Amino acid sequence: MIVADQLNKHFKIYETKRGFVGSMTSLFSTKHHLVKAVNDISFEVKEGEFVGYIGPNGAGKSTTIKMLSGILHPTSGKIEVSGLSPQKRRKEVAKKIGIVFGQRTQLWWDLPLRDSFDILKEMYKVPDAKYNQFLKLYDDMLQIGKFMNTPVRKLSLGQRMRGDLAAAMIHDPDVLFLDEPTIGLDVNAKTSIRAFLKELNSNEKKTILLTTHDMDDIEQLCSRVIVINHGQLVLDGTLDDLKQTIGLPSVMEVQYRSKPENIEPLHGIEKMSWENGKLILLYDRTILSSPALLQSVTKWGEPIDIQMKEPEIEEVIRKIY
Ligand SMILES: Nc1ncnc2c1ncn2[C@@H]1O[C@H](COP(=O)(O)OP(=O)(O)OP(=O)(O)O)[C@@H](O)[C@H]1O
Repeated sequence: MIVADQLNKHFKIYETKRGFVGSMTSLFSTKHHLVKAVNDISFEVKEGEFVGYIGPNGAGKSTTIKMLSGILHPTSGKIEVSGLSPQKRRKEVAKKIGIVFGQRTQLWWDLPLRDSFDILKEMYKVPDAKYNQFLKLYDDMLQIGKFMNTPVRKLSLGQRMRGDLAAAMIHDPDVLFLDEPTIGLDVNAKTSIRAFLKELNSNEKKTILLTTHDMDDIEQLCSRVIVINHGQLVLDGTLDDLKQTIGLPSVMEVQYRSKPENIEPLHGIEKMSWENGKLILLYDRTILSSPALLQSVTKWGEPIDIQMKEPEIEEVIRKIY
């Protein structure tokens, strides 16, 4: 559905000097350095996948999305969306994709939301019957009916984002590119947007590529994650793959009836500590399996509570960056 093959985007940054004279001479300067915003990235996203495209600030996420959607031309490499090149067949590709940039609205700021939808309907030549069906469906899914007649500039961020998401769906695209659709939203707004995206993916079978800094978005929505850093692909796999690759230890917390006297050190245990009367064990599952550790833990004393935890996704991501 989406193919990026050895994709590169390099920006030439011309050096500017300070002051008026400096900026005038800079106009004729050829001194520049190259920013490799996207550096030899390849991946494929299959129909119906929900992929998280993550990385730290400046990693190259937005640049990739802009190239995939035909807004930017790659320096080199090949892109296909639904079998078409967004660069060569931009208009056809535009009909197949929906885009949302969380940082900036694509709606007409001073017009009521309804008018933005009407303009998009005409742009995409959506038939009346289909459009009315769309309005009904998206009012059910996103409750946009309540503020359809409000100018976009007067909408709350959560309402505006719901409007933007609905607008991206007017022409019923197969693929959605979402760049930070939950940025700045409160918990309730995030929850309703996540529920909407989940429904789009599972019921409407939309293929979704999502960039976000919110790891809850990733955990709740994405079956696969692609991690990029400094323009390069660092990892492509499931969240579990990500956790394993990073090699953060698993955690076992044990509460004993009384503190054991003899705790034998085991190969694979990275750290042992006591917190609030609980024994906290950090261990490497590739060396010491959870059942083997459980066996030892019950030999050391009489546990009254045992909890096992996987590393928090935030920690995993922090470690990658
Ligand atoms: N038009 C441009 N001209 C020059 N450099 C650019 C341009 N657009 C992006 N860059 C640079 O390319 C790199 C990648 O930027 P990009 O916006 O793709 O990162 P990002 O991963 O989306 O970051 P963030 O999470 O902060 O949105 C950055 O170093 C940025 O400064």
